[in-house]
Amino acid sequence: MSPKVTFDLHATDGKARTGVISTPRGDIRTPAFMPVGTAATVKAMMPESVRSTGADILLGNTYHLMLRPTAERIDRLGGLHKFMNWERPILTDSGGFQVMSLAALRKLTEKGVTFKSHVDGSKHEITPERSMEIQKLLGSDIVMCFDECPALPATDEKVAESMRMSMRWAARSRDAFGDRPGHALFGIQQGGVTQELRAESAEKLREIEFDGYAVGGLAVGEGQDAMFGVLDYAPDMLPVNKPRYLMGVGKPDDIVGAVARGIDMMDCVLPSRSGRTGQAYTRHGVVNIKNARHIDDPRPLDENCSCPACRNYSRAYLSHVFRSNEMISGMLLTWHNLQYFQDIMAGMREAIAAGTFTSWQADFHAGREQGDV
Ligand SMILES: CNc1nc2cc(C(N)=O)ccc2[nH]1
Ligand SMILES: [Zn+2]
Repeated sequence: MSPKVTFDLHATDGKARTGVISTPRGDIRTPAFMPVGTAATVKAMMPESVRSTGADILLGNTYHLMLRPTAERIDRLGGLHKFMNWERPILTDSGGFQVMSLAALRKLTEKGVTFKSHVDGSKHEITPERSMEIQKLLGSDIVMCFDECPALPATDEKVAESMRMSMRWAARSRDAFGDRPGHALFGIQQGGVTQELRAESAEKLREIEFDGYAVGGLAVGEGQDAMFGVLDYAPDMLPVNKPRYLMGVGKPDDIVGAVARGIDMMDCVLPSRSGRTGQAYTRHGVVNIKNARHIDDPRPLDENCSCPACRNYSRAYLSHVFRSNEMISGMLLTWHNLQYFQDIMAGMREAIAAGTFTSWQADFHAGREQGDV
């Protein structure tokens, strides 16, 4: 643990990096995957179970928590860590992405966004200053700048206009965040899939200076080829000695490809959301447990997995409880998926440290060629 937030790079293999982000609440081994704890819970999981999968840090959603139970109530109750019984690091997003995708009657101006809550229709406003205030009330360790992630498709001028406003909001976020030892503020690079705009955004963020840098504006429907095309150059535009966080990514092969291109941190709802819909990610591909082929199958999901679902239950059982809409179905498949995602991260950290990341990637891709297993 460290009184400040620091980032130490331990090894690189090609563009891939492994290291540690040290914070007062604990260390984050990178490359790191952050389970998403939207409404102060990683759905269907106890915090200690999330920790048992190897997660060092969780993500909390500012948009959801500001609406319910409100940041002020969480602050009065001792902050988000105490509230949700997770004492390790938490990164909170700024609310910018979700207000644009979830809220009703949104009005976006230079000042910020006014909107009506999707929960009860109440009126709210998020600005860079209000986002910093909310994230401070929540007590999160890593705070994200308030930005706009333009929906695709978007013209180059719309992407440029949006990015430049996000850079002005980044400066306002920096000013409002102030000086908070032990807490970090991350800037977010925008610019769509246009290299010149990405470079302009990175330059502006470097001028303002942040504790870490996110690659935003991706995983919004552009597809893996276009995303990797951006990641072939965008991370290199960011300071080499600071964490690089790719927001909202992704499937296992997205994650591996992002780490191979220099990304250190990622978050995605996929392992938990797909667990609730009967999809299990394994070393050999995706298991759709609702498929009839699993009804009498006595084997575990993945014989190499250490999670409770794989140690104690058969596919036949998982098929039964999914079909019966039993709560244990979402619990077991979520636990398995989170464990598998963390096993991928641990495998990459070890391979990068050993200089064997290229062969690790070959094994990873070979193992998954079977598709639906
Ligand atoms: C799920 N995809 C995704 N893309 C994202 C982009 C941002 C962003 N701020 O550009 C934030 C969250 C995101 N989630
Ligand atoms: Zn498992």
